[in-house]
Amino acid sequence: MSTLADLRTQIDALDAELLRLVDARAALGKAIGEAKAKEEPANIQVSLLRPDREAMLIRKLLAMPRQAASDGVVVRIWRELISENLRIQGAASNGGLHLNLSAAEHSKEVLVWARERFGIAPSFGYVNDATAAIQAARDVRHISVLSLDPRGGAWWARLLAEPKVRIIAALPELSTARPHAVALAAIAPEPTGDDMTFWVSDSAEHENKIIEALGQRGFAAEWLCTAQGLKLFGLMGYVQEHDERLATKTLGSLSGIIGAAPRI
Ligand SMILES: C=C(O[C@@H]1C=C(C(=O)O)C=C[C@H]1O)C(=O)O
Repeated sequence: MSTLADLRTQIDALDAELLRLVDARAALGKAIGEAKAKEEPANIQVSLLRPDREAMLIRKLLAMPRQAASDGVVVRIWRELISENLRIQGAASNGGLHLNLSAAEHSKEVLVWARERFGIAPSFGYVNDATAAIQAARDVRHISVLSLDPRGGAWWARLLAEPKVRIIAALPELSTARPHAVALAAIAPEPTGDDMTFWVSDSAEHENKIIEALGQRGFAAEWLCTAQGLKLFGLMGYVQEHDERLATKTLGSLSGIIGAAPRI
């Protein structure tokens, strides 16, 4: 068996190797930033974030064999590495990412969830309310993170009239329970093979009745929030914004998709 001193020598050697790899990854992030600036020069208004790619790369890592590292540490470390690459890319082009949280927040955990998902690199600040958070998210450098606590009202229904701002992440990320908060950004979500689509309805029917009606149209739905006479559901999988199966008055006269989040 190795002595304590031997084991510590092995850790020191691994740390040096890890640093070399972390640095190599950051250098690639920088090169990708430069390639983005070159290949998408006309699209300066495009977010650097690719939530779909991030989810797929993390999923791939989680599927790899490990001796002792937990899923949690894999996700936290890679979220920080991605956050650092986005910081490097942002510094080179349109400025770093900024997180907006609502000062009217009912849930104190939102900042923790936002940091777990987007890392320590982005700056953050509080805006007055959800309306200001949605407005801020129109800027491609901004991400807004808002609670789904019903005491915060049906702010999410406003996204029906704000097609550029979409839910792009469900938080906390590593929970199997239903999402308690979401992140908004000026990004059109892409399918990743395992997603939750967010759908709003003003139907006065009971939540279970709506889930049943959605089921008849081929959707597996989960109720997420009811506030101010409006309801928010999660539809399993990636659903297109103009899916014909949802275009029926029986599912509410005002309804629609407001984003999609990959699950990891
Ligand atoms: C590196 C890229 O930019 C961002 C950073 C990523 C990373 O560090 O792995 C992945 C996706 C993007 O959010 C990319 O677009 O590939």
